[in-house]
Amino acid sequence: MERSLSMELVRVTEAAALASARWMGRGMKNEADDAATTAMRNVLNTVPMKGTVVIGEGEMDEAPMLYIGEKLGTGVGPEVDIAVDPVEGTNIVASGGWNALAVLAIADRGNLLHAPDMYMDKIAVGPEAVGQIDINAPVIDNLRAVAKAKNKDIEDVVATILNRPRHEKIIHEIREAGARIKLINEGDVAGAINTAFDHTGVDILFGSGGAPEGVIAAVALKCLGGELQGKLLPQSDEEVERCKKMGVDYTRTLLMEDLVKGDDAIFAASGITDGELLKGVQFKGTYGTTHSLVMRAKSGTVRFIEGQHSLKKKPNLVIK
Ligand SMILES: O=P(O)(O)OC[C@H]1O[C@](O)(COP(=O)(O)O)[C@@H](O)[C@@H]1O
Repeated sequence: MERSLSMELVRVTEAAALASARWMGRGMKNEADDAATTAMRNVLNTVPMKGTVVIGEGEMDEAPMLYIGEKLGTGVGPEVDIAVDPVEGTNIVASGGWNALAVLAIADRGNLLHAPDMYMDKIAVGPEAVGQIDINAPVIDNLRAVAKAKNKDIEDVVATILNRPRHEKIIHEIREAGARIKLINEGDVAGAINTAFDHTGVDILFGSGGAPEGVIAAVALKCLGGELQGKLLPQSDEEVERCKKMGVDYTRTLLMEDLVKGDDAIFAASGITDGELLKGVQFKGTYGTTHSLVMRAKSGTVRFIEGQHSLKKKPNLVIK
């Protein structure tokens, strides 16, 4: 994949962030999601690539846009798998909360896990603790391993986890171990990525969230030299059947190479609302400012990009 694709992908997440940020705090998560999805799809179709959505807004019969299997791009360029989440944290946008992102990942065709839309148990760390975690080990062992790898006391380790009743036991175990916790209400993609940046104050992500989000976060962590391990958690016979149909073994531990093969992958995200890593969209007069992160696994380059967008010259960026 050409390195110039990175900048093309930032245009895509910027457009999605600008579109959905208009809905911030308005209590309408579907409208925020629709605006971002439309913007993302429009701009993706201008990117020089032959893309196929493998993680998107749903199956063809349930999502009009960015559905699984949809072909995107100009049709000229590399053949790639595309994973999209136009609004990662729809409730966050609706409530004007913390850490909503527009995210996108691409990899060579066939290299992203076609994750079924169900829960996935996850554990994630940044580069310093790579190779030290094990999703099948007790929580305390993982906390000790991260503390050792980062040369910290366990009391200094901060775990992040979605604040859900299903996580009561893990939360109790983390507290018992003496580590501290940053509970998040939504958005475990940001939670996973934050483990790779010291200034976010987060060392490890635990707990279950969406499997598609797990694959997207794995691409980000591959670019950052971090690690995510996952285990699918089907909740019903129907979900077990779905795994079988898709040829995914839900009993297996999914390692980085299972989630995203090779290193020809690119991840891009733009902040919709403010977060530890990226600021959200700011509107002033005829300008919109975006803050984005784009990374390429092959080169390991991580770029933070601030964009000033003239909404007068590009009125299609203002989807109200
Ligand atoms: O809210 P649940 O059911 O615990 O699901 C957790 C998943 O939902 C999210 O918090 C937000 O997902 P949406 O953007 O689809 O609302 C994800 O980051 C996370 O993986």
